[in-house]
Amino acid sequence: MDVSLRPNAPIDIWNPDWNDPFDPTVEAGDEFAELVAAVRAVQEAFTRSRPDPAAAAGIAGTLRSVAQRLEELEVGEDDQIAGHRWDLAGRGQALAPPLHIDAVTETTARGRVTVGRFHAGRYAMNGGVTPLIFDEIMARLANDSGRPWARTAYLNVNFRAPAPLDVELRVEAEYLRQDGRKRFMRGTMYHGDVLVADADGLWVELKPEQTLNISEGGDV
Ligand SMILES: CCCCCCCCCCCCCC(=O)SCCNC(=O)CCNC(=O)[C@H](O)C(C)(C)COP(=O)(O)OP(=O)(O)OC[C@H]1O[C@@H](n2cnc3c(N)ncnc32)[C@H](O)[C@@H]1OP(=O)(O)O
Repeated sequence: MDVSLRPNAPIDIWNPDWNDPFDPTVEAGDEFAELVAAVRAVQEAFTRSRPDPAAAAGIAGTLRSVAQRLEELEVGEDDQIAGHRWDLAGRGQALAPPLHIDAVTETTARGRVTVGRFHAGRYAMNGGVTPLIFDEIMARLANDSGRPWARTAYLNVNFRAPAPLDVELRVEAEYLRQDGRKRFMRGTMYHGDVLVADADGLWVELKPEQTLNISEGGDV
């Protein structure tokens, strides 16, 4: 993964090693992983805090200077690291719930996620976060095993029980069937033996004239 440590190095959106089991440890010297962890720590600590006005003003100033420093390092979307580190939870995208994908086969994917108050509604996972997690693991399976690119057409989520915070949840995806360009997927999320949510999704394979980069002429 040293490619992501070199400034301005091109980064493949698709890592051929992405089927490797996820290694939850942050390797020594993996500065980008440390940075993602730090951003996540800020998000969680901010959510849990109640700063007085003076503290809020001081912290805002500090964060503004951090943002300014990062803006100086801006690159195009294909070259950014966030979202492209397949070995990191949530692909290194700090907003995304930290989903660890443990295994992907041709027809199944398995992962786990623990969310804190940053991703909470009220004392449980926010109802918008659950679909984010399903979209991540189901899209990953839909696009695995050399299949051509497909985008989410629909994702229907059933919330069966409140998903607790600060405990590990198990997330699974299953490739149900294919019908032409349509790929039908199912997802489940468990806390222990309790099914907290399930989802049905359709991914539709992109036609040659549809590109992933819609700002460069794709008609999707
Ligand atoms: C980003 C997360 C990444 C996670 C990691 C994994 C890597 C991912 C990498 C990133 C990847 C990027 C991931 C993202 O960014 S996913 C981002 C969210 N998704 C989108 O932005 C997709 C927006 N929609 C579209 O682009 C088009 O509508 C698509 C391409 C989906 C289909 O439009 P298209 O014009 O091409 O298709 P068609 O109209 O000829 O229809 C074809 C067939 O499909 C059936 N149909 C269509 N829609 C629905 C529906 N809603 N319910 C039921 N059925 C539906 C339709 O009836 C027909 O069936 P049939 O008549 O043939 O039987």
